[in-house]
Amino acid sequence: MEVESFVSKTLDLLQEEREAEIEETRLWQENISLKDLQSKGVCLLKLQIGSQSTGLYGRSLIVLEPRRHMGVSILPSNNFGPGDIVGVYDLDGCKPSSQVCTGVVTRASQSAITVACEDPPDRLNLDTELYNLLKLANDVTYKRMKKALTTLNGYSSGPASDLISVLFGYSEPSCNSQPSELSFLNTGLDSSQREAVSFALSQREVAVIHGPPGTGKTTTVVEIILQAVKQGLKVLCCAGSNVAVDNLVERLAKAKARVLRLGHPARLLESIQKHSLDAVLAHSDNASIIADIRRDMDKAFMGMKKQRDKGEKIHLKREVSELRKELRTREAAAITEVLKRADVVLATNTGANDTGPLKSLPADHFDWVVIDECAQALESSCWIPLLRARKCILAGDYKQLPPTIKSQTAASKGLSVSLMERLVQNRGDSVVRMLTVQYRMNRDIMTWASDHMYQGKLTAHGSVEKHLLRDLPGVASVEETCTPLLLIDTAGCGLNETEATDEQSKGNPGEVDIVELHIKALTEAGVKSKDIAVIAPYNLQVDLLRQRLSTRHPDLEIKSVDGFQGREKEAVVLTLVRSNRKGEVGFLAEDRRINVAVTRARRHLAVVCDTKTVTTHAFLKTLVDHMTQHGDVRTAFEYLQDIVPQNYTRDHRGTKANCAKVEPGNKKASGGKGSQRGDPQNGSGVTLFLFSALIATGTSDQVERFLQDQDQAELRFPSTLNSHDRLLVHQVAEELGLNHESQGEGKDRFIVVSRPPAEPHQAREDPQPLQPAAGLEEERNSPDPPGGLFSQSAVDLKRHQTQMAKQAKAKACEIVAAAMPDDDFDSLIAAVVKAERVCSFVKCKTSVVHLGQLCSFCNRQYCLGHHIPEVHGCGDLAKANARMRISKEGVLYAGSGLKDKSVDPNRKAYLHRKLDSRLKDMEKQRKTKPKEKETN
Ligand SMILES: Nc1ncnc2c1ncn2[C@@H]1O[C@H](COP(=O)(O)OP(=O)(O)OP(=O)(O)O)[C@@H](O)[C@H]1O
Ligand SMILES: [Zn+2]
Ligand SMILES: [Zn+2]
Repeated sequence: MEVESFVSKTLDLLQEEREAEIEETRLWQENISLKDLQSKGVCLLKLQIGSQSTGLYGRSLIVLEPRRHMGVSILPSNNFGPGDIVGVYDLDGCKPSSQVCTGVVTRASQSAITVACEDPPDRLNLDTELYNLLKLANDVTYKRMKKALTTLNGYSSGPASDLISVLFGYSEPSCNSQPSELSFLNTGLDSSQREAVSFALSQREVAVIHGPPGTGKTTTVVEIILQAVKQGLKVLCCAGSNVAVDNLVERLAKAKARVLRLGHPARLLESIQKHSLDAVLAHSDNASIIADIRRDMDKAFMGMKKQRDKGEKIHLKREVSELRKELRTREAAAITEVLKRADVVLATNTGANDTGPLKSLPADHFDWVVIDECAQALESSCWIPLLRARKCILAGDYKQLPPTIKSQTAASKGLSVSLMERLVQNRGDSVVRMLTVQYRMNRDIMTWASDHMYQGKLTAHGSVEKHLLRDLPGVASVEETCTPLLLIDTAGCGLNETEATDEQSKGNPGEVDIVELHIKALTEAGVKSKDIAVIAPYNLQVDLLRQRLSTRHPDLEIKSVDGFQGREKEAVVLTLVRSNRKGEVGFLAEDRRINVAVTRARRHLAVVCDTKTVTTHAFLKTLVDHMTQHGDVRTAFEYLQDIVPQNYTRDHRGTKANCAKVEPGNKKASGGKGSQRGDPQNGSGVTLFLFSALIATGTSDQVERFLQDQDQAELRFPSTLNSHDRLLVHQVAEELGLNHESQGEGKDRFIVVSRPPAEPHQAREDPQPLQPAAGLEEERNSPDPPGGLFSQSAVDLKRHQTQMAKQAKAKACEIVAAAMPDDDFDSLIAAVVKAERVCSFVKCKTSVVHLGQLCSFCNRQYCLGHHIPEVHGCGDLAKANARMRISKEGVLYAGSGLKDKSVDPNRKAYLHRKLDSRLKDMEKQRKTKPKEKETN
């Protein structure tokens, strides 16, 4: 691409982006919805001032925290970070009139944001007032980028001529004649790192270091810089973010390089501040002279104020202005001297502009410019430092997330393409060296990323290849700590995402439940919560997770994927949130986002997701497939028994208590309970559907035999079943009232289904509370019905059930016979599933997916209008039950008890008719189909 067309196109796109940003700010200021802004992470509402103090260089440091009396001390998920320019507003909103002050974020934790203000505000009230905090668009950055682009366009001669020519394809990259044998300062470098270093040294104009996650990119960049310093070269080293720059300062300073860090000291890490220009200046030889001049100036000022004589006054004024001139030259000289003495000058890309300290250096002062995290920066921002270089070294990973851009159109027209990505596209391998040994992930975690993002080129270093959580000190060997990959599949469990209009605000409370249980398992095994990260792609989910987990685990980091780029943790729990029937995955469809999320994990990656939804996306499918093949797979069913097969809005024994018992890993608890859940072989529509689907998994004979032969005590399913089939087995067993438990470890895990110990009629005489609240309410108000009703219905029911059981088996076989060879099997299943998603009251079509109640007598879901037993036909059973309890124990029970699977015969008959007609339809279709084909 020509420089000219690049510059004009990029200027347009920047303008577009700037307008999008201004528009966004305008919306904020018009206060359209601060709540929405908060959910986008750019605004924090109703904060109180935790403390106010004077920080470095006389700046006022304000710590903003959530309101204490709210009980939570955790901030909502947000995108505030060190270096951000922010406005503090009073609660009138975020209008200019209500702005209290502006400042720079110096620290951002989960519980507080620290802001350094230039204009110490007197208006701040520490005790009672609340404030809003808003990220401000900062047009300084734009101005600098535009200026750099304009300079690039008119660049005719200067140090960067050759470099520009190569980066825009006017000339080919060249390299120096082979230098003498390199002696590496860091002797521990692996061969790909050594290759990258010597390549970078020998290239004349440009070298790209592609560093996939954990491959020691910084280690390599540091070695390159130190080698340059050894050769007596001057290096300007930049990155997009302050954090990345500080990281390099730290590493280079440790290696005893003479470093100087430019930038607003408030934005620098504390440990870095001693390397800042301000701090170095304060300790330079010129410092005392400058201080003397300042003192003289102060004295002259004082004199001016006191002096009455006009002539004297003019004289003093002249003196002050001379002193000021002297001060300026002295300061500039001091800065230049400090800058020249440094071997490596470090700044953010935009901090390397030539209106700042760098203006006092000659244009060709630097030999090399190194840009780290180049793939996360706008190319325009890279041109600010690049114009000063003869040669550049770009390091980064363009397979991770690109720079964040507000304007969708600007992004789609190419503004988000980084210089690194553009170069790799245009020049390919000729300018790139890739680091291929990674020092972070267990091999099983790495392989997926390697295969699908890095052409299979990565290998795991021996020190991490097999490392697991259980190898950490104090961590016990349990199933969760011995597996690098764990997929917890919520498919078919009805754990839907929340409906929301905004793409950013998606949540999934069911996945939050599962994450909580998994965190519990990990921490109980001894994994420290500071070693665990919970990552979600959506801010809303991050908030739900924080509300649930942060109080108990203050050290647990819960962040969005974007907020975790560049970081790592021993264990990562990833919730993908999306679960919907349409198979929509929204912005999970950005492959690089998933790559970043997965590759944060060192020893353990757990993914909680609805495989049915997410595998509609080909790339996500590769992850699910990889985890299924190489990791442990569980279904959400094993965590939350009570939500299967759908969300039960009311569980009679309390979901929470169950969750605690049904700990993953403790499989004894997870079986067994089904046995108390009512009568075996109850032939509901769901059972038929599941049963037939199960037969489709190829275990039909066994299941058939087991169901018919009462003497066969248990049925074992092979460990080869995939997660979906395993879910089916659990569901079917549950529906049939059979015990079901997972046995064995890891990949050898299999399910054993067995009959519960026979205890006929016991359930009804069970002394446990059995009565749902609604029925009880009714009972109190109704007159005593004639005695004996209860036992009568029990007998009826028993008879009915036996009959149903027979029908169920016959029907299942029929379904299979009819459906198996036909692709319409799916549509039958869909029909039955649909039947189960609406209220079970005969004519009612209300959905019960989100709001519904389970009747404990007929075990069906009803809408809120039909869930009371009396309304849909279970009234007699409910009364009988209540009476029995009361007469037996003489107490009224609160609404809780066992789930009872007796059947509403009307509903059953209805569903069977429905199935029958479905089957007939299908048969017809099958017969007519071939004909259709012929006629076509
Ligand atoms: N040659 C090596 N031998 C042993 N360990 C190494 C080597 N190179 C890097 N590491 C280790 O790998 C980890 C990451 O290295 P480093 O900090 O250089 O990479 P980074 O740039 O921060 O990460 P990334 O490569 O993910 O961008 C560090 O713990 C470092 O000690
Ligand atoms: Zn209804
Ligand atoms: Zn009922």
